[in-house]
Amino acid sequence: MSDLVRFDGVSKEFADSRSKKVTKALDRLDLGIAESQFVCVVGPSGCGKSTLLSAAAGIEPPTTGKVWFDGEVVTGPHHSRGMVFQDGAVFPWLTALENVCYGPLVRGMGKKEANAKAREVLEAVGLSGFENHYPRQLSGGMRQRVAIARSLANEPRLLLMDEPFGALDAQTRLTLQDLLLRVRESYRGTVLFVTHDVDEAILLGDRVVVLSKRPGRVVLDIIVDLPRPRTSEVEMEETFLTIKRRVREALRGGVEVDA
Ligand SMILES: Nc1ncnc2c1ncn2[C@@H]1O[C@H](COP(=O)(O)OP(=O)(O)OP(=O)(O)O)[C@@H](O)[C@H]1O
Repeated sequence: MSDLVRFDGVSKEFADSRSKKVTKALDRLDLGIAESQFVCVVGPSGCGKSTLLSAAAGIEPPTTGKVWFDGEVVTGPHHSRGMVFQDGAVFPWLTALENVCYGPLVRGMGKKEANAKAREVLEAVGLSGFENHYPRQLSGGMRQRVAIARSLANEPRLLLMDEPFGALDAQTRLTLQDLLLRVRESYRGTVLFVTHDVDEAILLGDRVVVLSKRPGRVVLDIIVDLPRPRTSEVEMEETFLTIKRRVREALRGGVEVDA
């Protein structure tokens, strides 16, 4: 089966116009992701994980190499490739429902249909009853649910998630991991999920990709052979622990990691 997403020799350099310093974030990175796969990316701080997502989103074009999506080179953003950031980026002046309706309306869906879609997605993320709340009236975890719902409402073929639970307290994080596992049972799109948390990567992913320290290259690519539906109880299983050991070993090449 051909990959839905393919990073083909992707390098990315950022040049500082004042100091003339060049930072190489990614170095000839190759990675293929099959349709419907949930791939988690871990790696040392600053190794280029966000840059990888931005390249797939079409926000930051590679300096050399190409990102392919569904057989075409990515040249810019598109609603079929949705992004969820760490800080629950939602429009503060719109209610939860309006935030989630926004994408479908922009794409030309009728108001009634968009409303129904938004209500369905908000229910899936556990926010029924909060449709008319503004982001400031919601907790951090609830705002992040709105951000996830907003992306899901666009029915993206590829969902790019950049440490979506990184800013949440430990308990909320566990709740949202569980929520994402449940959402996963109905949303069968492809997911590229960046995290610092090795347990989270193995719990959620079909595959865990470990990047080296900057410039990021793939140092381990491992299948998570644990049946779904999953709950956090899989963290006790031998397969989980074996993968965790291997991921940690791979990470030891780079130091700054919260594993
Ligand atoms: N727009 C930019 N301009 C200049 N340098 C950048 C830019 N974006 C990223 N970088 C640099 O590229 C490197 C990789 O950054 P990136 O954010 O992709 O890493 P990361 O692995 O996501 O980091 P973290 O785990 O800390 O979030 C870093 O050194 C960063 O400072």
